[in-house]
Amino acid sequence: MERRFTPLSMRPSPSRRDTEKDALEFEYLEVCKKSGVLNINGFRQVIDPEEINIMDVLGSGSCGVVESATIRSTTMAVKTMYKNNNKDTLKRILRDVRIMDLCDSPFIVSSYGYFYSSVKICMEIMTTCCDKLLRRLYHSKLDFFPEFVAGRIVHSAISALEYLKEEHSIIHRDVKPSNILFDENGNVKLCDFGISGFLINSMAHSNNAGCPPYMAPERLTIETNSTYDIRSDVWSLGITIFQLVTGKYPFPLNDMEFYTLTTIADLNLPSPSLSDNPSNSYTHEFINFIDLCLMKNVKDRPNYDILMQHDFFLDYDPQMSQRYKIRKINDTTDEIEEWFSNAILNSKKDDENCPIPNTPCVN
Ligand SMILES: Nc1ncnc2c1ncn2[C@@H]1O[C@H](COP(=O)(O)OP(=O)(O)OP(=O)(O)O)[C@@H](O)[C@H]1O
Repeated sequence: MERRFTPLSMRPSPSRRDTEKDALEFEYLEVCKKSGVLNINGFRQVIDPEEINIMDVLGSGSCGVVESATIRSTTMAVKTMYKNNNKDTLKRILRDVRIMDLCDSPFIVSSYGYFYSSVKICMEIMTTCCDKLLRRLYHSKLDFFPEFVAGRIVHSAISALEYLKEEHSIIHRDVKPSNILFDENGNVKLCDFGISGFLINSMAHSNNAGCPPYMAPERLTIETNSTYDIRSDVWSLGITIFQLVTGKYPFPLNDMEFYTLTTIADLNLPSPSLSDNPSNSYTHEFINFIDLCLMKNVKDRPNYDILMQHDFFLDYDPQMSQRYKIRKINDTTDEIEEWFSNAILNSKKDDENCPIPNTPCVN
């Protein structure tokens, strides 16, 4: 029997599931093309996974473990993800691999390449994350992150998030202390793109999981949790910085996560403010910057363009040489680098996995 031709516009439109499956297949094919080729010292080299010499565990998260390793004499951080047949796990792996490969920013942890079949991503090695350093400071009874270090973190994180949005239409969705890393020179970088999403008309259109205690009110509210924008990452950064400088998460935490999340989502309850902190010695600019990030109503919360014009951001922008607040110690070292190395030197590595009371345990 002759097959009748159906014009494209009259064909039943593909179901959402088909579209998602196609997108996943496309991502998979793109990823496979570059698997096993690492960019080391500017040369693309085909590497056998057997050449990875694992040294030490750097950390672990819900999806895998990160270890230091050498490959052809270069030291790297190698993240090995737990692979299973779950579609969401596959999605997370593909996202992390593809976005790291796409990005080229001094504020984002760079990638050497990856091995898709053994699910390993090879990254630039950093010293540790802000979450682990905070635990070390707490248990060693040292001061928490000072305002000038918060200034460096704010400048780097906003620069990274703005780059992701402007250059690649990507929203991170998982900004929290364990995803902000620093190196021995005091550089601060963002990592972990497993649940990042692509923006359509500047909006995110799915509610992929994130870390609920750091999620903005609009992401915790059913009516708004499937369309939100980059301002939800601004909220997460505000909570992160609040926690790093005060040593504790700003909402009450107990066994019932539900109560914490309800407190965050309720627009009638006030937002936390650094001005309420008893040991408040922060500048007016810093308090105001964090107050703006923690505006509960998303309509009142500024976007990156506005935050990048804020006095607090400009004070920590190295390009603003007249007002840049970070002092040089000598020709090669500044006070940020000095603070990070003293913090590591004077605290114990063993403490980095011991939780802090009233602070989310994220890994
Ligand atoms: N490039 C790196 N250099 C040094 N340490 C790293 C690097 N990447 C990650 N880490 C360490 O490994 C830890 C685990 O990272 P990972 O991205 O797997 O999980 P997470 O963000 O901590 O948790 P989750 O995946 O559950 O959100 C980080 O918290 C950090 O301490």
